[in-house]
Amino acid sequence: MIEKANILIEALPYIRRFYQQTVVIKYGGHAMVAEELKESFAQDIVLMKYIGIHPVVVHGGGPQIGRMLERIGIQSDFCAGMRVTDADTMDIVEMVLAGKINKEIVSLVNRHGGQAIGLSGKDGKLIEARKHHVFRYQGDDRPPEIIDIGLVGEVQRINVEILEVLEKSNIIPIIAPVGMGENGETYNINADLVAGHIAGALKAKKLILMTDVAGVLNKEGELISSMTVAEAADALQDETLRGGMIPKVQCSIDAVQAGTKKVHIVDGRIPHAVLLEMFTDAGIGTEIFKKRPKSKKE
Ligand SMILES: Nc1ncnc2c1ncn2[C@@H]1O[C@H](COP(=O)(O)OP(=O)(O)O)[C@@H](O)[C@H]1O
Ligand SMILES: CC(=O)N[C@@H](CCC(=O)OP(=O)(O)O)C(=O)O
Repeated sequence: MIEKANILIEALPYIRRFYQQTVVIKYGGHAMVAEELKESFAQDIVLMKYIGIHPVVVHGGGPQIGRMLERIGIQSDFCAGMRVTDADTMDIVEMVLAGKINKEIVSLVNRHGGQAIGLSGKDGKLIEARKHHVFRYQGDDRPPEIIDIGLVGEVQRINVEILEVLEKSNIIPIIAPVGMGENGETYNINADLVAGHIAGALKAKKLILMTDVAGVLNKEGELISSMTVAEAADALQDETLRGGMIPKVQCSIDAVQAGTKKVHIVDGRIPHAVLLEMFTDAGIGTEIFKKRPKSKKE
C-alpha cells in the first residue's frame, strides 16, 4: 500500500508545477498502433485534465493516409519528409485526418470520461497556412532548385482564440493538421510542425511528441536523453537525423525558441508514455531545452 502512496507523492511536484499550465501532445500515426495503447493514451489525457492541466492534442496519421491511398490506387511520394499532395490526395488526407482519425480520438477521450472536441485548422480559422516550397541545394554557385510539392502547407499563423475559449472550459481540443489558405485552399501540413507552432503560440509549458522510436538516436543508434537547442541544431546539420525525425527536431527547436520550456520526444509504443513522462522522476525519451537544467525538477 505504501508503494502506491509513494507513486502518488512522487507525482506531486509535477502536478504542482503543471497545474493550470498548457501541455501540447502530438500523437503520431506510428504511435497509434495497438488498441490498448490508444486506450492508455486517452486515459492519460483525461487524467491530466482532471488534475488541472490543459492538454491540447495534435494528431498525425501518415501511415493511415498511406494505407487509404493504396486501397484506392493513388500513388504517394515523399519529398524532404513531406507527402507530395495533389488535389485527389488532399481529399483523402482531409478525410482520413479530419474525419476518421480525429473522430476516433475524440470518441476515445470521451469514452474515458473526458470532454473532447475535434477541430481541423479550418475550424475557427485555427491554422492559417500558405503553400510550402522545397528548396534543393545545387552548389554554392547556383540558386537552389525550387520543387513544387502541391498542396503542402506551412503554418503562417495560429489563431489561439478558439483554444483559449476551450481552455477555460473543461473541453480538450483534438486537432487535425489541415490548414486553410487565404483564398480558402486546403493544405496538408506535417503534424509535428503544427504541434510545434501551436505549442509556441500558446506558450505551452511542454510539448510531447509521441513516435515509434525510443527518442532521438545518435549515429551509433544509442538514445540521446537530452539536447540543448544548439546541440539539436548541430544534429540537424550533421545528418544524425533522417526522414520523420527532421521535422520533429526542427519543430522542437522552434517551439523552445518561441517560449515552450521543454520538448520531449517519447516512444508512444510504451503504455502510458505521457503519464510516465509528465509525472515520474525517471522520464523517458529525449528532452530538448534551451539551457541544460541542474535537475529534472527544474
Ligand atoms: N536519429 C534518429 N533518431 C530516431 N529516429 C530517427 C532518426 N533518424 C530517422 N529516424 C526515423 O524517424 C522516425 C520517426 O518519424 P515518423 O516516421 O515521422 O513518425 P511519426 O508518425 O510518429 O511522426 C523513426 O521511426 C525513425 O525511423
Ligand atoms: C505534408 C505531410 O507530409 N503531411 C502528413 C500529415 C500527417 C502526419 O504528419 O502524420 P504523422 O505525424 O503520423 O507522420 C502526411 O500527409 O502524412
